[in-house]
Amino acid sequence: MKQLAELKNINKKYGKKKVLYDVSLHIKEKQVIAILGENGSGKSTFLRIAAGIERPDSGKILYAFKNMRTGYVPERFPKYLRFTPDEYLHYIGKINGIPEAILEQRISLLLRRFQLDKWSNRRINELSKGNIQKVGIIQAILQQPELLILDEPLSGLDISAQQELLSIISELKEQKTTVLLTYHEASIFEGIVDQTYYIRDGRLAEEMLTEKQGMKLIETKGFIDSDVEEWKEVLYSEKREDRLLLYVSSKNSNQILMRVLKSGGSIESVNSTDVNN
Ligand SMILES: Nc1ncnc2c1ncn2[C@@H]1O[C@H](COP(=O)(O)OP(=O)(O)OP(=O)(O)O)[C@@H](O)[C@H]1O
Repeated sequence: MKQLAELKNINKKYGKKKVLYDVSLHIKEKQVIAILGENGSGKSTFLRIAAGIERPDSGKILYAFKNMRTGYVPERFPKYLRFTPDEYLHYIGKINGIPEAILEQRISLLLRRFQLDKWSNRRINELSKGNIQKVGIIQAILQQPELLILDEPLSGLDISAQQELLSIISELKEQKTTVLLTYHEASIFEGIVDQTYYIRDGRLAEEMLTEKQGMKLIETKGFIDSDVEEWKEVLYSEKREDRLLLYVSSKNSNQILMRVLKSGGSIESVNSTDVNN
């Protein structure tokens, strides 16, 4: 697997407060990497540095090639923008040199996927928090980045937008994009994350990666595929009221999530589990 970027011995402090101590991370292509940690642990700082938006006090960021396309969604996307989503996305696309015809196509597809098309001619500063967040996500994926950095992207998104984002991330990953993201509560991302790192006391715990060995419990709803018993990746399934619970090996959970979404089902939750308990 090729390396896409490397953060080497990053240190960062604000005033006297040291936030990151000598943090290093190898970022390989086609990976989904979660950076987790408590409030104030330095996740957003780390992501801003990885995105090249903030400079570390010392340390280096090495990218595998020049002019790497990097998409970044901040924790809070600016809400004071007086543009409409349509104007703003065209503007961002032009800055990034996307040809007009392709840009037009991508913007209308993404607006539709996030059910934002009906808001596309309202000013961003008049939109709801979740719809503003969607504009933030679309501007970051518009240029089909090689590195996509998402700081708590689920915040404010309804379940259908969360699922759309999940399926877009899976598609981007197939096209070689690496995704670096952070989230708080157990999230629907758990099924597609390849590696999990924790920031504690300013240090990145490199050892704590989630190798895809365990089991995942995927809770689905509105799922109409009756052949689920025959899916070889599903180890066990159980009906509970309007839900269908699928137990799958973690390494197959990404495929299953996609298959459920493509079959018109929705994903209510994804959790790690240990069937031996
Ligand atoms: N621009 C800044 N100026 C001063 N202090 C800052 C700045 N940005 C972050 N900090 C401080 O650095 C520490 C880490 O903040 P950061 O936002 O990176 O944490 P986080 O893990 O993303 O938190 P949360 O989960 O609450 O979003 C905090 O103590 C914060 O107050």
